[in-house]
Amino acid sequence: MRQWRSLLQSLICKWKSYRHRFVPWVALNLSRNRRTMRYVQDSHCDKLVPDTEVHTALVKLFRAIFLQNLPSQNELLRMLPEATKSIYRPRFTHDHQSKNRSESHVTLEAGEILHSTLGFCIDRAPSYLDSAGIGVFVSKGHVQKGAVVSMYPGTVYQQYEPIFFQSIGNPFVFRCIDGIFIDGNDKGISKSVYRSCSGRDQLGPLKMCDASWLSAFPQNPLAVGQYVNNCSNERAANVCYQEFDVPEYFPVELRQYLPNINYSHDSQGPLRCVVLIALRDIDCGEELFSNYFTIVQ
Ligand SMILES: C[S@@+](CC[C@H](N)C(=O)[O-])C[C@H]1O[C@@H](n2cnc3c(N)ncnc32)[C@H](O)[C@@H]1O
Repeated sequence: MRQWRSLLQSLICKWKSYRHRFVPWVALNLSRNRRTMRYVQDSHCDKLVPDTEVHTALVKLFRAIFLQNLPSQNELLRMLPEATKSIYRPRFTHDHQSKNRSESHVTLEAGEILHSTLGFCIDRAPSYLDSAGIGVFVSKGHVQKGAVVSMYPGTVYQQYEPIFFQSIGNPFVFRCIDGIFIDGNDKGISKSVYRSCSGRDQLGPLKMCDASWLSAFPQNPLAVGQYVNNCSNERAANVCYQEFDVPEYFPVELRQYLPNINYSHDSQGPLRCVVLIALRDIDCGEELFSNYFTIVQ
């Protein structure tokens, strides 16, 4: 009896140490993929790049998207403090003058903005792996080691919040190191939940998240990380997941590009996002592969 109890305890302990779990994928493939597991000593040692670098990269990209959308941001701009307005004013004035002179306004695609700010584009396409469905590829430019390559979009559930029905047969439920879940499924009940939470938290023109990742054309081009496939013995991981808690000082006008929203309106603490970081330089044409199995020792 005692033996059974200790066996059960060690199994529970092992299961809890898996950091990222895509249920039921992990359960079915654990034994086949032992060589591709990622081991980390401690949950605090798991950040490849500091949060400040993630913050800088996101703000750089989101500001470029915001500037591109300036003509539709008038109402929001009016609500912002003078100091924030002044960041965008030169461009705003220029756009207005151009409009008055009836110059054509060249709108860049989200992918082009990503290329011009971070130096690469990513896109979804059929995976190189047989029967792995869709994957994510570098479609233009070059990714440098340590760069933020993608974001994992979806509804954020605290450990104690109900995700049972949303998770049935759902391969997009991502588990963070502290037990927070992110449901990145862009279909069915998961899609409805995200849309409803996103509408709930909007304050007039001030959107707290982006819901366009639910469509084929996300306005934040990084928000396709839920389609990154697991590495295999033949194809090593070239990206890894990293949690990023959005700080209070994150520019309020740029929150509209964050692809995550809390399930519960009164969740305490910062919003959890997950970014994918390049483990090495990645060239155009390469598919991104992450590691679904991380063991915290
Ligand atoms: C988070 S989704 C990734 C997106 C998925 N490829 C799609 O098209 O929807 C996880 C699912 O992708 C598939 N997958 C991921 N990595 C794979 C691999 N190395 N080999 C086969 N299938 C894989 C499995 O079906 C898994 O449940």
